[in-house]
Amino acid sequence: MSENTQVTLPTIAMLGAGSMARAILAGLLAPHVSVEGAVRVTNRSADNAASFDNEPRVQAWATATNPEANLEAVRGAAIVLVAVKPAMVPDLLDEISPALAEGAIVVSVAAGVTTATMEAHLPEHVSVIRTMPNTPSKIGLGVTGIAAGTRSTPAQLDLICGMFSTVGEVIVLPENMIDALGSISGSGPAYVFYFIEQLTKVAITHGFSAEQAQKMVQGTFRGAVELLAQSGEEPQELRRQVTSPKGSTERAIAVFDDANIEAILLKGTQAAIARSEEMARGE
Ligand SMILES: NC(=O)C1=CN([C@@H]2O[C@H](COP(=O)(O)OP(=O)(O)OC[C@H]3O[C@@H](n4cnc5c(N)ncnc54)[C@H](OP(=O)(O)O)[C@@H]3O)[C@@H](O)[C@H]2O)C=CC1
Ligand SMILES: O=C(O)[C@@H]1CCC=N1
Repeated sequence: MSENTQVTLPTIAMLGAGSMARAILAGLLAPHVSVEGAVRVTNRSADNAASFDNEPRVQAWATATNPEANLEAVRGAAIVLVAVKPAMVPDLLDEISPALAEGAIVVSVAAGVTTATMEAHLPEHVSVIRTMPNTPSKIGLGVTGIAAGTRSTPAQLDLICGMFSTVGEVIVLPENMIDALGSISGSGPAYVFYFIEQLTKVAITHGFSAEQAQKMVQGTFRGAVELLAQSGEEPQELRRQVTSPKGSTERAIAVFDDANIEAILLKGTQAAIARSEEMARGE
């Protein structure tokens, strides 16, 4: 992504302005992005909708106070981002179908929900694109997997790639790889935070205060990732530079190798993929 490239996007409606949609919205409100009109967003609760009261670039509706909220938000929108929980997607698409503009693109971020399911719940004139973003989109460092539906054109795919490029990296994939991508980069920020939490607990067990533990663990993750980004070196080489022969790091890595961390990560990601497949079946 280039922060300096000005991007212009047509009218956008976001249905379900929760964690994921708000992360994308933060990117869309960046200075290098201009969206036609206010970005329209919907929530269920009035409190959530009210959180946008001081943001003139966003127009918010709540279904709790306006049962027509989703219909009003999508009317005339060129891009409709669907960001409610996966199980709610089919009903939401049925609800908005009558109000969708001719040629609108419905873009889903919902885990598991296939383009076939979405297309079956939308009129023929509406295209579908399936995505799997992640929450670092909020600071422009997201990774989004994108798969075309059967009715989307290359130009529509380009437009949606451009939209997600405003919040980070984009990877276009065949749809059968989206769940696997979700198990790596979609869920991945949670894995990273989980490792940070675990290492912080370990530091406290070694006798450090919570404040000291936080400083050393977060500083180390941040420093290591930034070193990786800035050095252009492979992670293996950067690890070698830390792991002195016959030194202390070598002993720690040997313990991790014995525990077969790779196999544990494979098992975890397979469990995430299996859950996405369950969600695709509406379970
Ligand atoms: N969180 C993540 O890291 C990622 C999430 N996703 C996908 O994003 C989607 C949303 O997840 P997430 O953001 O975590 O969930 P959240 O619960 O944070 O957000 C869901 C939002 O949907 C709103 N909502 C519920 N029903 C309706 C409705 N009928 N009309 C309008 N809005 C409605 C809720 O409003 P209210 O709170 O007022 O009830 C809430 O703001 C899921 O499909 C998930 O698979 C994909 C990639 C990563
Ligand atoms: O946990 C979930 O289902 C969603 C999809 C990837 C990240 N969050």
